[in-house]
Amino acid sequence: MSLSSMSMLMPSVGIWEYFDFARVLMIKTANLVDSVIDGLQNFQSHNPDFVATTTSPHFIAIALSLISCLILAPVPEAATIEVLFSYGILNFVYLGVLLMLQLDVSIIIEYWLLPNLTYLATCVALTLIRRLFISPLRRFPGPASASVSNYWMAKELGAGTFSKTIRDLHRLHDAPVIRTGPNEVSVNDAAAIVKIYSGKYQRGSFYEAGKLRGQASIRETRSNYHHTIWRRIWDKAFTPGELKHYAAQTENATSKLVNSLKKKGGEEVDCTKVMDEFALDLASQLTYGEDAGLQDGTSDKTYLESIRKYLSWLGFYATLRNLSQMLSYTRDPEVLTTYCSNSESLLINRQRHHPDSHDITSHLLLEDEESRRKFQVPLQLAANTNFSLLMGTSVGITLSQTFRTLSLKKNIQNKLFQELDSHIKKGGDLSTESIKNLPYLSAVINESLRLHNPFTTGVHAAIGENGLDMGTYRLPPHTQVYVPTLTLMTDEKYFEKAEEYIPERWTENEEMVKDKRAYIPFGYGLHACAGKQLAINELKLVVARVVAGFEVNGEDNEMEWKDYGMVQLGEWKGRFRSRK
Ligand code: HEM
Repeated sequence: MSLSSMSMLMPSVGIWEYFDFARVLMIKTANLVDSVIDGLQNFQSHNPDFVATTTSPHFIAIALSLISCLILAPVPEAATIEVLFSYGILNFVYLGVLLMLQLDVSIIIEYWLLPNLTYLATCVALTLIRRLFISPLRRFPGPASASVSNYWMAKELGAGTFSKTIRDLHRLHDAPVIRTGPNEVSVNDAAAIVKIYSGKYQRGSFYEAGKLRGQASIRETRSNYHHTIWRRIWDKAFTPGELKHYAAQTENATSKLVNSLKKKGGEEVDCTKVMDEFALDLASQLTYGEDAGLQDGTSDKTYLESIRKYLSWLGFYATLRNLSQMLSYTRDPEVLTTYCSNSESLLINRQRHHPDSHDITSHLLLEDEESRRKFQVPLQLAANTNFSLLMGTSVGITLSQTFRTLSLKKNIQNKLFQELDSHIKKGGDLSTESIKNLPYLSAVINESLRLHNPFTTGVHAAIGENGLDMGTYRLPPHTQVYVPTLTLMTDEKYFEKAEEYIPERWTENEEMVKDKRAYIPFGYGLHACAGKQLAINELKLVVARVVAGFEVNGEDNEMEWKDYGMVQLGEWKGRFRSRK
């Protein structure tokens, strides 16, 4: 049967319509293969030995893998789906041609299956050789497994050990740059911050996986165009007028917290749980106009657990960019839907029951005055309100760690209490406005944000077209990079007695901060925290009211913590005994 008559037999409706392109390609390729075979036979009769080697299917597969690797190597972030699709369609066409030629199964195995395996094995080998021996990043120290695959980093992030491991590696090698992935480095250098995160820098590929149900929040978007518009919308939610409004709600919520601690009468409480629930309820109140019902037990008890699971899952997949790209074409995994469903029901509730509520969502619903654009409802809006809630919970992490530290460092707790006490005696009250300039309280919060920061891993960016030249080291264009916050903010180069909690470094002992550039608790540049002032107000208010009202004591055990992009704390039992 001729090729053209075979093609006539193929149905031209239904599923075959999708393969029309492939069908035409197959016919053309088959004709071409026919004529190439003719030509080769002719050539072979004149050069039998040479032809035997170079026309071997394995030789061709190796040559093709070399070409593919040469083409793909300079592409900064090759799109996995496109690469796989091209490979799949070419293979499909090739297999189709072999089938059309009605070849034996053994020939198909010899000419299709085995060369494919050779092709893939060669690609893997070439990639490993490039990553280990040719990449300009090979000069930087780091675990060997990290230079060949992102799996090393994914494993660390998924297990919550990432930022501690990175800190240990920087210390072990005493190096500002550590290679933590085939194309990824950690840069512990205060001087590099301004260069990496200046202007409209490109966000790292790490954020791609953070898209919830296909939509990114302001932090995850890698489009500077969208970010500029979205940031204007977000900033409207944090004007001084709005902050006053949130302050009143934060004061109410804190009074409730103080009352519930009073009721415990100095008994042991799981401080981590108390602060996590408080922070999530407050974040929900400020985002959706009603609390999440965690403290009064009316909400889903698994809410906090679903956040923890989601962050661990995200940490793992965000690092495996290829895998996360493929996952975006499959059904949302349960860990994601469970995480989203809690805050989505809060959003739906808000829209249904208090659409006029004056909260962060009310701003996110408005359009940007300059571009006349707004968040698309519901998914884009949900991704952003969800993010607001997540950021709100981060305050609880800093609070728990601060109370533990104050319980261990009685001199600091007493000094803070005395400042608050004399403030009250002078006629001051414990409102957000009244305590905002208390120097020792501010110093305590600064020190907590340095040592007890909820975001210890660092912000991921991609180096631009010109690379980054820091004099003593150079990063090539398109390197994925991050400044590891924990390592940086606990580095003796930048802070004297860096591991110690010493609020006085922010007051009378300023020389203990050797380089202020290394203090970036809220990030740096374009994407720096939009809710910074709100977070500081919340932290100051809760710490002031709790320390003014209670003597904080607790277990002297190591507090376990993991970081999945955002820190998650283990249990810490504290006692809050009323001062009187
Ligand atoms: C202790 C508390 C907090 C800390 C340490 C903190 C820190 C940070 C950091 C490090 C970033 C990332 C910067 C980057 O990716 O370049 C960030 C982003 C952000 N934070 Fe906070 N944050 C806190 C609380 C809050 C709160 C309560 C809100 C209020 C909703 C908030 C809103 C945001 C927003 C909207 C962004 C994204 C900014 C952007 O991409 O343009 N944060 N924050």
